[in-house]
Amino acid sequence: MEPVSVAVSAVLPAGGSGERLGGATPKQFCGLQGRPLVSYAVRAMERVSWISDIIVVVSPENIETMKSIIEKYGHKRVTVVKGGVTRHRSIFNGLKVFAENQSSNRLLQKPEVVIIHDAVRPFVEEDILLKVVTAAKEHGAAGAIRPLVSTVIASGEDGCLDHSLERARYRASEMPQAFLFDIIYQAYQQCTDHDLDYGTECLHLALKYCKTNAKLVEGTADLWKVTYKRDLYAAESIIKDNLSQQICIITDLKEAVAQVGFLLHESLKSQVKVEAISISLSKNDSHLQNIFSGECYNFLCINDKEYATEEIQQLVDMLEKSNIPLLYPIVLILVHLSISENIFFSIELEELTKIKKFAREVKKKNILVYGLLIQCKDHFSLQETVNSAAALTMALIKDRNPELIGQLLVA
Ligand SMILES: Nc1ccn([C@@H]2O[C@H](COP(=O)(O)OP(=O)(O)OP(=O)(O)O)[C@@H](O)[C@H]2O)c(=O)n1
Ligand SMILES: O=C(CO)[C@H](O)[C@H](O)COP(=O)(O)O
Repeated sequence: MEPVSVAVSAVLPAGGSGERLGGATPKQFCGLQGRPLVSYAVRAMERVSWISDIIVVVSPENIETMKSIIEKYGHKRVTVVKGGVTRHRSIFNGLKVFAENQSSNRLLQKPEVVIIHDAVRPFVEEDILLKVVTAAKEHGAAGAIRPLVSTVIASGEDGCLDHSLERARYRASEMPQAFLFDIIYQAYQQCTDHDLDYGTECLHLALKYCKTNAKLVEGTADLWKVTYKRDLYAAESIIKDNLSQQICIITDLKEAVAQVGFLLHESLKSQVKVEAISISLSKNDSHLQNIFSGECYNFLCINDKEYATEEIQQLVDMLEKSNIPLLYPIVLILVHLSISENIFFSIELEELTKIKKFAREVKKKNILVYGLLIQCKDHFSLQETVNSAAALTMALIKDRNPELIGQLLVA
């Protein structure tokens, strides 16, 4: 990605009450896979190295909540600012930390370009941020747009259709938006109370008060704003889908284990990217470390021991050190191999109890452990059983159901 040659900071308004979504918790603090929505937007900004300061604007009663989220998820470069009664007033407060000395916040270095992005739009990528920043540098203001889903119509006083707009000519204004700082700050300074209380469009303020015609940049579909309850469900599904794109299969070098690992790899690879490694975990394999630093949130550990406590504990320790489970729950499937007719029934109960206890313990570290038994009478039925194991694996990593941890599924 092109380096950014200007100083850029971001303001994330997160001071609303989420009336349209309903419920006691404002939507920006609702948990998605255990983590508040606002933390996803903060993370999206934080991983962009060229964004200096990230200002999160929250209502006065949520300042402590926001600070504890920053602490818990290790967010960096974030300043929390007190919001106002409307979105525009919150954004204005956020901008002020770059321009005015305030008793509650220290004055921060004024950026040349400022990004404004709703804290309830969690899937913003570096690519679109770069596009709006580059366009803002050239045009003074820029914002992401999307095609309209429905036609916009106006009703008359009698409640009947007055006129309708030609859909193809209009666009939905989304976020992120970016501005030369001086332009948007001057615009806010000139705003009337009516603008601040009823306005919904920052690009419009730049046009109205600074004669700046924003450049409009086509955005991706997942820039939409979480507004209604169904949007929370959609966001959670997108997160789960992103998390289930890759799996790492860990086997030891024993022949039977490696064979099942290979067959599982073959069976899974049409649905998901598979990394397969044969290792002794105690060697702290560097390949595994690379996988941790990549974007893998699912691990399948195949073993033919009754319960490979030490190996699994090592893997958990390594995962914990990697910091991945801080931001997303990890799925760890312990596959137990039994290629004989009798063993299953003799180990079942003991195995179940151990896995359950272990799963409960590591859930505190945001690691979801499931057991999967591949039981096979003979080598002829192995392929069929492996296919069933692959299907169960996919269901577990897609669903990431915390209630099912510690259960031993039988392929
Ligand atoms: N006084 C306000 C109102 C809104 N926002 C923020 O502006 C963004 C977009 O606004 P919207 O979706 O309207 O959020 P809410 O106002 O919370 O929702 P609702 O209108 O349903 O109450 C959200 O991140 C919201 O927290 C803000 O910072 N300060
Ligand atoms: O999409 C936007 C364009 O600036 C804003 O996020 C939107 O207008 C906010 O409005 P509301 O707070 O009423 O949802």
